[in-house]
Amino acid sequence: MIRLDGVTKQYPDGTVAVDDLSLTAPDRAITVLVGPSGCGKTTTLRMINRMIEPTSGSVTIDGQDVLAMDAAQLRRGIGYVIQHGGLFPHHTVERNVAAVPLLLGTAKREAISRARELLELVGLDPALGRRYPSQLSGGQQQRVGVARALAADPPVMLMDEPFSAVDPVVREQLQDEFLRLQGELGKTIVMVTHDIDEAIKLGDHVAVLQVGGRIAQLARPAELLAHPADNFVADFLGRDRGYRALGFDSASVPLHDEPTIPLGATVAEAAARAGSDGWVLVVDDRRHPQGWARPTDLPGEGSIDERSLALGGTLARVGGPLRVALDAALSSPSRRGVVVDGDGALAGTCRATEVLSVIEARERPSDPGEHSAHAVH
Ligand SMILES: Nc1ncnc2c1ncn2[C@@H]1O[C@H](COP(=O)(O)OP(=O)(O)OP(=O)(O)O)[C@@H](O)[C@H]1O
Repeated sequence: MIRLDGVTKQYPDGTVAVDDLSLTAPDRAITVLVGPSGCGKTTTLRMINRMIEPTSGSVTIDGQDVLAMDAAQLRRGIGYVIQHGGLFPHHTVERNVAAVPLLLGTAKREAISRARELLELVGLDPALGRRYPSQLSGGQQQRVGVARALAADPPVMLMDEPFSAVDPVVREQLQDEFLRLQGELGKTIVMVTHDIDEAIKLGDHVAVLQVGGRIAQLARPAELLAHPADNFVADFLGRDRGYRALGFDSASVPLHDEPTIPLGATVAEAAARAGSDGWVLVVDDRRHPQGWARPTDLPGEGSIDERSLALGGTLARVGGPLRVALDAALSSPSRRGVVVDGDGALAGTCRATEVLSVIEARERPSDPGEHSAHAVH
């Protein structure tokens, strides 16, 4: 557990970057510091590994006062990831990843072989290890940065805008893989970002800071969205708060049996199975949804192949977030949201109005919940 107690940082020019800040980052969880530019996020993070010394207050890790520890040793025991990966340009990628273990005296062969394993762990081809950082894409460099921070297997990781230097699609991939990795590794992480969506996606706990380095609110993401402490937090959270909160609200929704046809069926067979709106769901031989077809749009004598499919909607999972279920219905060409089980096979379809009924029933817990069709838990 990382604990900051009444921590203040005043820079020599008089700027108070962090003002009497107290914060606990629990073990094996991701605590995110988020806030507008200049609110003291980076300063706070760097006081944990003593790259910046607090003016007053205390910082402890597992009860040990970091100010009483040797700063270089402390830093080697804490993974640190920054924007762009912060790699040494004149060292190969694997040498970069092995940097801290080598410093700590690990034999070169062992350190390099571990570096290759780590590259794989963060989703990179170990063959990239022999390249130099400039020969990698931005997203690859950031993965290397994460691999390097993990190399000494530190229980604590500090991450400063680790995913911000890449485009939104790569960023999303990196975030998803990072969450998967954290699920396996369970590090104690403090992360800084200026992006509230990233904070909400990645944080177990989110501290919203305001300029001057004070905490406006510290809460779990769902709580933040549902009950922002004040106008500053509400403004910072931005639009669609109510809708985004549904992303954290998982529930079963009424499922309906959906007639399907296999890929390769004739258009005539598809027409016979289609609903009154003309749409029919196409599945493969494992009953994994492939998309929607409307036989009336297709030449009568043909068969259903991939080219016959309309762009499908998003998929929801049984018992998953209500936001995803609602989106599956709204984005489906037939307005019937496709819901799959844990293996990706069709479980049924859901309707937007029924998802909304579930939402309304949950918001009034005293009301008996309505259920039609078969609800799956
Ligand atoms: N070395 C320094 N000397 C004086 N003031 C500083 C110094 N470093 C940072 N500051 C000031 O301290 C405040 C907090 O800076 P910090 O970098 O911690 O903010 P931040 O929230 O990480 O910002 P950003 O999101 O823009 O990176 C800012 O007003 C900044 O100008």
